[in-house]
Amino acid sequence: MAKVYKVDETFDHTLFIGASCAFGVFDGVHRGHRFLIDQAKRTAAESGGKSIALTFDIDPDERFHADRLKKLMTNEQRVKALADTGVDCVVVLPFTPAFSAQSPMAFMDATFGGCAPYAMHVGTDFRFGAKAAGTVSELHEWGDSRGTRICSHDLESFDGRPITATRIRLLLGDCKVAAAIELLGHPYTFEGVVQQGRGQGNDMGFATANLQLPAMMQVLGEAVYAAYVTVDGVRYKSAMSVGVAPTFADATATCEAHILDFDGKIYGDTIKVEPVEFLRPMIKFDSVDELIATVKGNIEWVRENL
Ligand SMILES: Cc1cc2nc3c(=O)[nH]c(=O)nc-3n(C[C@H](O)[C@H](O)[C@H](O)COP(=O)(O)O)c2cc1C
Ligand SMILES: Nc1ncnc2c1ncn2[C@@H]1O[C@H](COP(=O)(O)OP(=O)(O)OP(=O)(O)O)[C@@H](O)[C@H]1O
Repeated sequence: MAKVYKVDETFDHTLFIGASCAFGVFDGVHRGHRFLIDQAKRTAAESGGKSIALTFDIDPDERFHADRLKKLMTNEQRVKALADTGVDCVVVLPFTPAFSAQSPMAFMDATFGGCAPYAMHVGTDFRFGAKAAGTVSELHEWGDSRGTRICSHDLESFDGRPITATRIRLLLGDCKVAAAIELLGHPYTFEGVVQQGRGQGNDMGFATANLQLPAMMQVLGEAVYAAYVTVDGVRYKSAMSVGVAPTFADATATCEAHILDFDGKIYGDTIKVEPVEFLRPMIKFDSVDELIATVKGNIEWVRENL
């Protein structure tokens, strides 16, 4: 695993000298991001320098549009996923208002603290500096003046369209979880703390772990899914609903997972959810019996097919 550096007053910018960096937010660490990181690894191997994934501590959109931002990963998950890509280092810049308000050229100088890297890899849509005004052509000007080789890459595509975090979020919002996983190139997962539910699931014959996800992490569209749930390092099959149960006026959980062949007490525990397949839309049932029969059918499908 890569070494992770947070850029604070103790950070030594000479780490960048001779290095090849891939620069961006990298929410999802999807196939396009991995391609860019592989390019940084390639030029690092050629030059004998380090490969670095250079990113921010928070998603910049979290500062500017927090109310409407949806995220594929928490910031912690994102940094960890970057560290697992095989780069030598992950460098995490603090995205403060003062830092982000700098002109594009000053922003780049501040990023590298006078220690411009050997190479920098970005996608052709890369923007930087105040109001995201800096473009790739300005980045080339900056690189020419500081001795950094700027490599701007066409975006990796799938089905004729670029793979972007935005595209993957839209697929998930549309319940197209299998298509989203294909573009991510790895499982889609989120974590939540198990809350006390209304306590009715048990009586209905299917206990559920209830999660209350923060709005930013509610990316997946309302529906019923086949999923895996990991509790204490053990991965179980699960049938889960996303969205507040419309059949019950007093329901509040935003995600409920029935974990197959599990009966532990896990209130307060953090569990990892990995949706894999869309099963059906959420239904406002006219009767509880209908709900029970349908959910039990979903659970059996998961048992047989996952
Ligand atoms: C696989 C699965 C599918 C579900 N589908 C629906 C649904 O279509 N409509 C609905 O109102 N609730 C649905 N639910 C939520 C249940 O109504 C809820 O789990 C049950 O009422 C127990 O709630 P409690 O844990 O708060 O007691 C589903 C739950 C699971 C696990
Ligand atoms: N499909 C891709 N192929 C190659 N590089 C990419 C691809 N998508 C993004 N990049 C580059 O990866 C870096 C990180 O990009 P960024 O975090 O903005 O990703 P994104 O997937 O485009 O996200 P969003 O959809 O939220 O804008 C940037 O340099 C960007 O240009």
